Amino acid sequence: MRVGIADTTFSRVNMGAIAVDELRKHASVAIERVTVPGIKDLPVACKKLIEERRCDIVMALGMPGGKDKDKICAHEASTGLIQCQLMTNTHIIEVFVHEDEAKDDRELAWLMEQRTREHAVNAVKLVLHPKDLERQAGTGQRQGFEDAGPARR
Ligand SMILES: Cc1nc2c(=O)[nH]c(=O)nc-2n(C[C@H](O)[C@H](O)[C@H](O)CO)c1C
Repeated sequence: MRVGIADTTFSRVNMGAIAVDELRKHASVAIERVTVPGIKDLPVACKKLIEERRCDIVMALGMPGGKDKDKICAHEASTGLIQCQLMTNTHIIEVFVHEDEAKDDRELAWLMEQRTREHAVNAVKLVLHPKDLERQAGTGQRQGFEDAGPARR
């Protein structure tokens, strides 16, 4: 299994290093990593990881800032990532943590690490253990903050 990791220098946490650390705990993986300035640079970086470096799946890691223009950037980047998935028929797990999701720096650092680690596990499951995800269908999983859990009547 070859996993691509694309992350950014804009992010305030080294999400790429965390993803690599978590992936290595769960599978024997070859890792191809690239770091770009910001989230809008992620789609082409991911496309290159898939097409030129033959990744089976890619994690796109980024931190949109808290301003309105950052949120527009995040939407644009997200649209690019979806387009890239459709062009390449390959999953890109978008791991974005918005800076204003957390109440302070400490919580932000925790959330960025937690979401990155949980999505690294999802990436391994998507490629190697898809039945594990099927077993979790409808269970209200969340990455980072607490799971929502299943809705009950
Ligand atoms: C406004 C802005 N906001 C963010 C952001 O919230 N998070 C991020 O990672 N990058 C941001 N950028 C930078 C762009 O994504 C990109 O790196 C530059 O436009 C250069 O292509 C920009 C320009």
